[in-house]
Amino acid sequence: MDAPEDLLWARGLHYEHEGSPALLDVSVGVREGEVLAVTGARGCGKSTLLDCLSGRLVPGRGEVWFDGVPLHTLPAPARERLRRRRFGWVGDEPRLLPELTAWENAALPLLLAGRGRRAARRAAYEWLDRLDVGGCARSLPGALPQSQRQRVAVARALAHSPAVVFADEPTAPLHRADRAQVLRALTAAARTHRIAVVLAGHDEQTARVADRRITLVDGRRTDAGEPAGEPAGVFGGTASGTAGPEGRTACSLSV
Ligand SMILES: Nc1ncnc2c1ncn2[C@@H]1O[C@H](COP(=O)(O)OP(=O)(O)OP(=O)(O)O)[C@@H](O)[C@H]1O
Repeated sequence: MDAPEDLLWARGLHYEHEGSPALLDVSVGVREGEVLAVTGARGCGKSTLLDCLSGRLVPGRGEVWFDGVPLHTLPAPARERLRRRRFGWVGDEPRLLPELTAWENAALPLLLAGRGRRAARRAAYEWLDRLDVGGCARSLPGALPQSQRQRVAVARALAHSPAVVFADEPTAPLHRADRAQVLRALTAAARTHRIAVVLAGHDEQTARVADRRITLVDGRRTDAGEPAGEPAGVFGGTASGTAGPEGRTACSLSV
């Protein structure tokens, strides 16, 4: 099921929230630098899948491997360390620390990893610039509109050059006009730096910026590993049972 070149892969994931199943036998893999869209209707299990893949949750059954390391059996402290160093996270709200400026928020993962303040500041400023919020670097989050706070959160997810960024509906707090720009900035930055992105969303815009998509319905994969942009499952294609991560076709947009 997993391809040998996958940086992160999971096999046979099952997860229950308080006895109610959220993931049922889900297998998936993502390569270095690949943008994978996880699509499906509200409540289909997208967040639970990202949580399991990123080591935030441990699956009830199944395996998650990152760069040869079994996340599903790793003791919690080691898992946390690995997550901090190698993963970035963008949620559907910016969740910045209010007492830190935008650049300090973006630099936080680097500072926590022991990087010197000057180097951390330089990296944070570079990412804020790429996300068009360089001018807000010295502002406190409370002084910024939601759309700019979310860009700062994206910069924070990327500034420490993680191997994988998990983005769970990252455009949810943005206006329509801002959504495409933030998605493109996130995916372009990731492609340039060979950062894999696992991007959850329930709209077609999410799938369009990805190299590949998978679709969940009621916790199960219903796609056959379509290239991004090809409708499947809840988006009008045929539901054809559980599928593996095969069927990849690179179709990167020039962003
Ligand atoms: N903490 C929780 N406790 C109980 N049930 C939960 C919890 N989190 C999620 N669920 C349930 O698990 C299922 C999958 O939820 P999940 O959030 O993973 O889906 P989703 O596709 O990300 O939804 P959305 O698009 O609304 O974020 C849903 O039925 C949801 O109600």
